[in-house]
Amino acid sequence: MKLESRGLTLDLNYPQVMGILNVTPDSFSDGGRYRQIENALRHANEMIQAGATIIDIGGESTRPGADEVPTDEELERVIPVAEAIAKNFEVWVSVDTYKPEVMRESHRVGVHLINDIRALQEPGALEVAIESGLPVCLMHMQGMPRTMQHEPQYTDVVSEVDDFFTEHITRCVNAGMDREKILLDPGFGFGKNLRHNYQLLAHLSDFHHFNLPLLVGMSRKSMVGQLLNVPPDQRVIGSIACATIAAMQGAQIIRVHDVKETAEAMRIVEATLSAKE
Ligand SMILES: Cn1cnc2c(O)nc(N)nc21
Repeated sequence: MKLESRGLTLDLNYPQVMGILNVTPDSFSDGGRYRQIENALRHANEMIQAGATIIDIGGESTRPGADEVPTDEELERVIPVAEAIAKNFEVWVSVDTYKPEVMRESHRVGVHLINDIRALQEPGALEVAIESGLPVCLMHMQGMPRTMQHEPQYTDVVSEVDDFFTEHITRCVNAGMDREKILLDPGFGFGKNLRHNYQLLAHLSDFHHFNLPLLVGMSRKSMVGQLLNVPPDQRVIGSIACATIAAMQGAQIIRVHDVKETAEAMRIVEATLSAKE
């Protein structure tokens, strides 16, 4: 399986590591705007050297309880960094946004992939995504970041996420999107409790029937923290375990903070999966 965008090809027969680049104020708090871009470029370069083939840039925190960011503020945070990375590095640039205006500007400055936690449900987002021709990750979320972790409920989380994928693939294709531009993501931690998260991880390979790339993000999340009772910066080993379990089930893109460690673990997964054939 391969993914194409703007002349770049991603070989999805091997698990690809997506490095997280938050450009929210708390992530690069020291210094002004220029310093922020400089620091973001340095961090992006470190992740690329460590093995990331995609850099995911986010200007609005998606953590449970996070507040929304005004569009012009998100544009100011994200677009200069996305443009600089697309210009300076031979790497896939992804933008984590649900706002159509941010998607449009991202496309204008050379971004390769749209990562939408709201699965193109915001008014205007689907039309802009189709117009851009960019691949789009449709992620499942129950509720909204501000309230999604207040008692999430499912009858059967795996089949409900599966139904969500069917519904939104159909909606996007009917609106004119090429089906092969769609990626799917079960949205670990987005309106899921601990058990829901591990049911999704345990059944991840069930989603391959769509024959679309699976993108997963479990890095440093509470599904690791609640088991190990450690703060986010001590969840690397647990995150690597999650990434390995997902990649062993054929997840094609793993979204992480700790790129070097994950990329090394993916080498072990590749060696194991290729020995299966
Ligand atoms: C922005 N963001 C935070 N967590 C994520 C996840 O698990 N998947 C995707 N696609 N984006 C995420």
